[in-house]
Formats: sequence, C-alpha cells, structure tokens
Amino acid sequence: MTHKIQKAVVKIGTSSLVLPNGKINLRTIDQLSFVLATLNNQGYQLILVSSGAIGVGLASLGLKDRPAEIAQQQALASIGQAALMRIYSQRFLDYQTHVAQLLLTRDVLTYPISRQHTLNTINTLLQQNVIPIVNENDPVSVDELDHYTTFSDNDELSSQVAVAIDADELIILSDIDALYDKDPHKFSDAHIIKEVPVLTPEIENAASGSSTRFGTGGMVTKLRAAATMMQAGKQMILCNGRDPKILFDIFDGHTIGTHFGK
Ligand SMILES: Nc1ncnc2c1ncn2[C@@H]1O[C@H](COP(=O)(O)OP(=O)(O)O)[C@@H](O)[C@H]1O
Ligand SMILES: N[C@@H](CCC(=O)OP(=O)(O)O)C(=O)O
Repeated sequence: MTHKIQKAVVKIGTSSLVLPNGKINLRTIDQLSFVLATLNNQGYQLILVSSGAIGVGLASLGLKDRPAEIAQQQALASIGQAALMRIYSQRFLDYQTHVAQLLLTRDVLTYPISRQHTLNTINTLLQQNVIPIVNENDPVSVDELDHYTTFSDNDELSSQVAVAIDADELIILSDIDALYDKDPHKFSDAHIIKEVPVLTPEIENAASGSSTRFGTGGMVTKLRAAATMMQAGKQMILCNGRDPKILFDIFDGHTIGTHFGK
C-alpha cells in the first residue's frame, strides 16, 4: 500500500533521459519539469536526483559509445552536467519554477558537518520552493586510500539523500514498468511483482544488471536502494519514467509499478 507522500526524492536514470539513438529525450525532460513544477505548486517537497551527465555529454559531442577511460568519462560528465542543467533550468522556468544544482560525493554525506551543511542547503531550498537537482560530482569523484568519494551509482545516491532528508518516499523512474521475476528485456515470460514488503533471497535473485546501452546499475542497484529505504522504515516505488505524468497518479495514492516497504 502506498502511504501519503509529503516529501519525496524522484530519481530519473540515464535510460529515461537519453533516447536509444543517443539523442537527448527532450519530451521526457519537458514532461518531468512540468509535473514536478505542478506538484511543487501543490505544496509537495521534491528533490530530483537526475543522472544523465555522461549521456548528455556524449550527445553534446555527437559520440556514440561511452569511453572506457576515466578521464574521458569525467570530462564528458562535466560537459554533460552543464548542458543538462541548462535544459532543466529552461524547462522549469517555462513553468515558473526555480531549480538549483547540488553535486555530491560520498564523503560529503559521510562526514557529519558537511552532511549537516548539505541538508541545511537542501532544506533552505525547499523552504524557498526551489527544486534541488542532485547528481554525483562525477568529474572529481574517485576513491583513494581511505578517502571514499564515489557512490556506486545514482540509485544508491538517491536512497542516501532520501534517508538523510527524511523523505517519505523514493520514486525511481526507470526504463522499465516495475520489478519482474526476471529481466523482461531478456525473458518474454517475466511476471510483474507489484508489492515487496520485505526483501527475500528470491526477490534478490530476480534482479540482474542493465541490458540497455546507457543504464549502469540495472535492477541490482535499485534493490540496494530499496533495502536502504526499508531499513530506515521508508518506502520506495519503482516505475517507468517514459511518461512522468505517472507521478500525478503516485501522489494521488494510486498503486503504480512496484512498491517496496510495509
Ligand atoms: N528483475 C528485473 N526486473 C526488471 N528489470 C530488470 C530486472 N533485472 C534486470 N533488469 C534490467 O534493469 C534495467 C533498468 O536499469 P538501468 O538500465 O540501469 O536503468 P536506469 O537508467 O533507469 O537506472 C531494465 O531495463 C532491465 O533490463
Ligand atoms: N552520475 C552519472 C550517472 C550514474 C548512474 O547511476 O546512472 P543511471 O544508472 O542511469 O541512473 C551521470 O550523471 O552520468
């Protein structure tokens, strides 16, 4: 059962932001901006965790494949993040809504003072009806010695942010309708799982990696995000980001996609 949502983190993955041909999915970004701006006007508190820096970087330079070299990926992320934020800022302004950018590394949330400052920033933005748009600070994040700055991916980042800001719900917009008992991109007889009150070994075995060109973590990292939310006594919804208007139904309390939690 979906609980009443007041504060939510909405996470959108690269596979929803970039078309299979590598171009930017402006339709989804436009609709997402419209929906979040409308929900913001209705008084909901929203944080958007948006992937897509590398994907939009590739699109900006007209490149097809993600390079293997770290330096190339970090350079693409710095190009793409700026381009992505320009699109979001323009689209949200069309709906009279201001957005702000927060680029996080793991250590920022691990150490208490930087964590508190980050939360203060987010809360101040929310009080001012500004929607924070969060991504990992990809161009600078790397793990060295005992200094861990990377998140495994944005599914993890979004669950960490959702718990830190005490959100009621994490909504993950993916390129798939829900969790299935096996990857529906590989198995045509996959069955949808609508409710996951607890994570069982059976559910964990159902999840595999991404089978799309631009996605990274697949279902494995989404289940890890669900575990983080459920351990904190919170909820998560996994649904399709193709049509972000689905968020209206979720905020109206309808059951969409897969619901994790009790
Ligand atoms: N049990 C499963 N149910 C649904 N999708 C699955 C499952 N196992 C693996 N997947 C794959 O996970 C993909 C979604 O993850 P990903 O490609 O990383 O998207 P995103 O960019 O939204 O993070 C789906 O397209 C699907 O191919
Ligand atoms: N921070 C990276 C995305 C990392 C990530 O988790 O991507 P995805 O699996 O598409 O949500 C970027 O902006 O390109």
